[in-house]
Amino acid sequence: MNIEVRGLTKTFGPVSAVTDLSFEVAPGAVTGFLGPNGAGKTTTMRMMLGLVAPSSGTATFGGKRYADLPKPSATVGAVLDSAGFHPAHTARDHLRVYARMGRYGAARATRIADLTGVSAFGDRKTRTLSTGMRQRLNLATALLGDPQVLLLDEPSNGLDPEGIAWLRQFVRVLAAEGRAILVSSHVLGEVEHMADHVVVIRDGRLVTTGPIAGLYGTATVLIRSPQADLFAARLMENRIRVEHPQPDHLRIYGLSTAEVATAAASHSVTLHGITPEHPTLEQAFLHLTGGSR
Ligand SMILES: Nc1ncnc2c1ncn2[C@@H]1O[C@H](COP(=O)(O)OP(=O)(O)OP(=O)(O)O)[C@@H](O)[C@H]1O
Repeated sequence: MNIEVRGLTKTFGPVSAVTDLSFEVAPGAVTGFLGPNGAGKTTTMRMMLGLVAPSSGTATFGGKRYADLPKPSATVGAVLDSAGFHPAHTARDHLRVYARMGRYGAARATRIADLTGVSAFGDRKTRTLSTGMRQRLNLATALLGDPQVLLLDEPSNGLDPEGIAWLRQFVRVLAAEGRAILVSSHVLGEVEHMADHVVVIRDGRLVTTGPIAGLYGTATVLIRSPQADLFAARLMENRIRVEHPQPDHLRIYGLSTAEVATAAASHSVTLHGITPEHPTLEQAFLHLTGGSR
């Protein structure tokens, strides 16, 4: 089931939380929803779920708004900031209550508890659960109806490294089964090994969207040479872009290391060093989002 967000906008008094935001989330893949704190991720997800009324724009699931879906919780599962738990209930009670409300049956609750690791703390009262356990219980609750769409707001929050590795693998499997999954984070590293696509926002506006590999900046080659000026002149004659970061260094765009070495030889330029440069995904992300975290 395809998710379509079209022109979503939300203002809270003088605050523009989200402005004319459009993107799509495809089924069978994980889409990372990235942006620094306050960028508008939570507000967008709340609008998608009809929890906040948009100032304008729409969000649809297979062409229908959340409120118009025949059985919303069986179509869209969501984990937003910690939902309320009844403090006297155990984790297992909580799942059973929600299973009963959705008419999914007790067997389904047990199966989901096993799948999500909730069984390991099923007998503990919800008030005694750690943040990571609450995250798992929220995820389990969202999965009761076997939804085709999952919206997860910062699901790694409070998970230990083992929990994060588990979540990554679990979410990938859920996507591989054909679900459309949107996972928000303000830290790229959290979704880097989970997401196939990304939607990056800043100040409530779209910065970029596409395959995660497309976030990587252009690879360049850095050379050191006593004839850097001469080499730069020759390369520029051939319309190759160069930068002079230091007097005897050149950064060359659009050529592989082998092509740079061949060009140097053909112009009789002596090289003292040649280094391929690949910007990291994190650098590209920080650049896109204005360096804030
Ligand atoms: N109910 C509200 N009333 C007023 N302003 C709000 C409200 N909800 C959100 N905002 C503002 O809207 C902007 C976007 O907030 P939002 O929580 O959507 O960002 P976010 O990307 O989810 O951030 P974080 O990563 O910190 O959760 C912020 O400036 C926030 O202060």
